[in-house]
This record gives sequence, C-alpha cells and structure tokens, in this order.
Amino acid sequence: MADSVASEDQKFCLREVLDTFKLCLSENKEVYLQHYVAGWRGLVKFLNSLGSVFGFISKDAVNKIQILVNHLNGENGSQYVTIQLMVKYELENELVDLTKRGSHPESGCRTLLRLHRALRWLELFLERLRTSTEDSKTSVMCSEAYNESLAPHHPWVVRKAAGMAFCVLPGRPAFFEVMNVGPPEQVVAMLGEALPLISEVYQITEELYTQHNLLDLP
Ligand SMILES: CCCCCCCCCCCCC/C=C/[C@@H](O)[C@H](COP(=O)(O)O)NC(=O)CCCCCCCCCCCCCCC
Repeated sequence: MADSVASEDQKFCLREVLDTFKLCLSENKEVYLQHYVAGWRGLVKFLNSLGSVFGFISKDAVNKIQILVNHLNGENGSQYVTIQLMVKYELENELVDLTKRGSHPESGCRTLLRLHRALRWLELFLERLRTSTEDSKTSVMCSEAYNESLAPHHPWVVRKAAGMAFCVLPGRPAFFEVMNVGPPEQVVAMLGEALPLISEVYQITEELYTQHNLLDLP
C-alpha cells in the first residue's frame, strides 16, 4: 500500500506541469522562481519514469533545482521571489561570476541560465511532438531539438552521452502513454495549451538575460 502511494506520488502528469507553468507569470509578467522550479520538478519526474539511462540528466537537473531552492529558502529568500528580483539582487551585490568561474559557482543567475537553455530544448521538442505523426521518431525529434538549443553549450562528452540516451527513448505511443493525459488527440491538445505558456516564460527570461548581458555566464 505504502508503495503504491509512493509510486502515485512519483507519477508524472502533463496537466500538473502545465498548471505550474501557468502559475509562473505574475500580472506584470515577472517569473516566480518557486513555480519555475516546481515546473522543473514535474519534468524531472517524467524523465525518471523513462528509466535509469536518463539518470545523469535528471541528476544534473535536480542539482540545479536544489541550488535555486536553497536560495529561495535562504536568509535572502525574499530577493529570489521572482527571476527579475534575483538578477537585480545578485548583480547589485556582485554575486555572479561574469566572465570566468570563480567565487560564485552557485549563483542563481548562472544556475537558472542552464535550466533556461533546457526550457528552449523543451519548447522545441514539444512543438515537434505536437505536430508529429504516429510513425515519427521521438529520438529524432529529441536530438534535433537538442542540437538547436543545448548542444552548442555542452562539451563533446556530454553531447555524446545525451545522443546515446536519446536512442533509447520510447516510441511516440509509449511516450504519450507516460504523459498520463489520455488518448493521443488529448495529448496533442494539451501540448497546444502548454506550449504558448512555456514559450512566454522562456521569452521573458531570454529578454531579461539579454538586457543584462547574462546569456554567456560561465
Ligand atoms: C525526454 C528526453 C529527455 C532528454 C533531455 C534532453 C536534455 C539533454 C541534456 C543533457 C544534459 C546532460 C547532463 C549534464 C549537464 C551539464 O553539463 C550542463 C551544464 O551545467 P554546468 O554548467 O553546471 O556544468 N547542464 C545543463 O545544461 C542543464 C541540463 C538540464 C536538463 C534537464 C532536462 C530535463 C528534461 C525533462 C524532460 C521532460 C520531457 C517532457 C515531455 C512531456
């Protein structure tokens, strides 16, 4: 019984992730870090349900989520309520390594940048998934999205490992199944609902990082 409760708890549900991304944006289009992080937690659940081959990816994501949660729960937590506040606070207090890694390897800004790039991957991948046909290959969609987003920021060995992991992704039907939404038409509809939200959060963050020249943080 305890087991089934635990596995229920671990179960991914696309609807849940969609809801957290909805909560991300404030009225004046600021991004709440708490919900951003919750969205990632949901996605990591999904990744974990695909098997241990993806462990090295989810481990890195969990690490980064944890760094941000620590900032949120830390003594300056109120400076981390939104991404906009975080950027302002960390820059004003010189808490970011701007050109090379140094005394602030765990700044919120550089940590979030990694997840931000991964969000672009997610957007590209989900858009491909949404417009795919029954016989489309998830591995191809995934690696195309990866090559257009994260790959240029990863060293060879990470790109190689990622490429190998993509090869064992389940096919589209099984993939849709894990999303826990219902029949394929419903998955496609929900992706159509989720994408504009994810894309808006991405755009707002991208503009903020561009404004402050933070897109290449080491
Ligand atoms: C569904 C298949 C999931 C494939 C995931 C595609 C992303 C591949 C990323 C490969 C990252 C490998 C791990 C190491 C990364 C780090 O080197 C690197 C740089 O960090 P550093 O500057 O601190 O050193 N880290 C990163 O770029 C952050 C990567 C975070 C990846 C999070 C991926 C979560 C994927 C969630 C999948 C959800 C699918 C949902 C479908 C409904």
